[in-house]
Amino acid sequence: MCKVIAIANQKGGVGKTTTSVNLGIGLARQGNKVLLIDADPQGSLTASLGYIEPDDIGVTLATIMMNVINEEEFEVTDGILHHQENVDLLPSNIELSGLEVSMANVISREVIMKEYIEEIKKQYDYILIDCMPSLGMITINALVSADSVLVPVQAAYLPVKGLQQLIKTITMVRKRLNRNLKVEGILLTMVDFRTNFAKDISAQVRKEYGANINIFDCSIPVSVKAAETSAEGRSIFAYCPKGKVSIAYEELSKEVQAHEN
Ligand SMILES: Nc1ncnc2c1ncn2[C@@H]1O[C@H](COP(=O)(O)OP(=O)(O)OP(=O)(O)O)[C@@H](O)[C@H]1O
Repeated sequence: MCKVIAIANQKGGVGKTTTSVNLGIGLARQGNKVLLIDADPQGSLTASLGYIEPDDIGVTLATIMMNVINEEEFEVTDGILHHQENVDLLPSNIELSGLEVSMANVISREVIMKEYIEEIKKQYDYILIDCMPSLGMITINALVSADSVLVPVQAAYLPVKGLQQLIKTITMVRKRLNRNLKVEGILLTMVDFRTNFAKDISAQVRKEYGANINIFDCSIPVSVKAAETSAEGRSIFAYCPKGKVSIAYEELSKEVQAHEN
């Protein structure tokens, strides 16, 4: 059984891509077959895995979704790239923005990505979708395709307001489009454990949401190594295997798998 997890927060720069890469590779290191889907036209996930010019890639998520819309025949594995750390990637680039705009008049536009994922999921244990920082149609497609949503929250600003908007969208999707959608959990990222501010944010998130939503036990520390790894084309496990961020993402991978049990 494959589990599909959307990694979403409409706030930018909170660690969605970093979490997609390192949770994905963390799960692969623990014996799972993993597909990462870049659902952000910025192509940050694609670039983070070493494809530094996403706009030069021919077949992307946009191509696949266009094929579904036009009911064109295609191989379900078209466009999938293999990364040396044992994960697969369906890349994205700027074409996804154009697609999002042109979907306005498409019938059943919320379920286009799901139609594809239902086919490809037979080949994987986990599919992680790195969402863009907006709650537009591509993100809705990701939420409709997913079994659960993992929400990274940067522990450096007051996140309560932004989270309410996301939770509203999740509730709407659950009501109208995907009754089985769960919240995998809120993950605190870029936590500076030396400061009281980080502790305050953490306490605030737990107080505000902890009664209804899982807050992951592990949180991701702030670290220059984590910031550097985005430009390296590999995971934190390859770049800084003994560092605290590596240990945190290994813990997160275990926690996510424990949810299945
Ligand atoms: N634990 C960390 N410590 C320090 N820097 C980090 C950490 N995690 C991520 N970063 C850096 O913070 C920036 C934002 O991270 P990331 O790209 O993962 O966020 P995002 O939510 O995917 O952004 P966007 O909304 O633009 O897609 C990046 O430069 C990344 O390298």
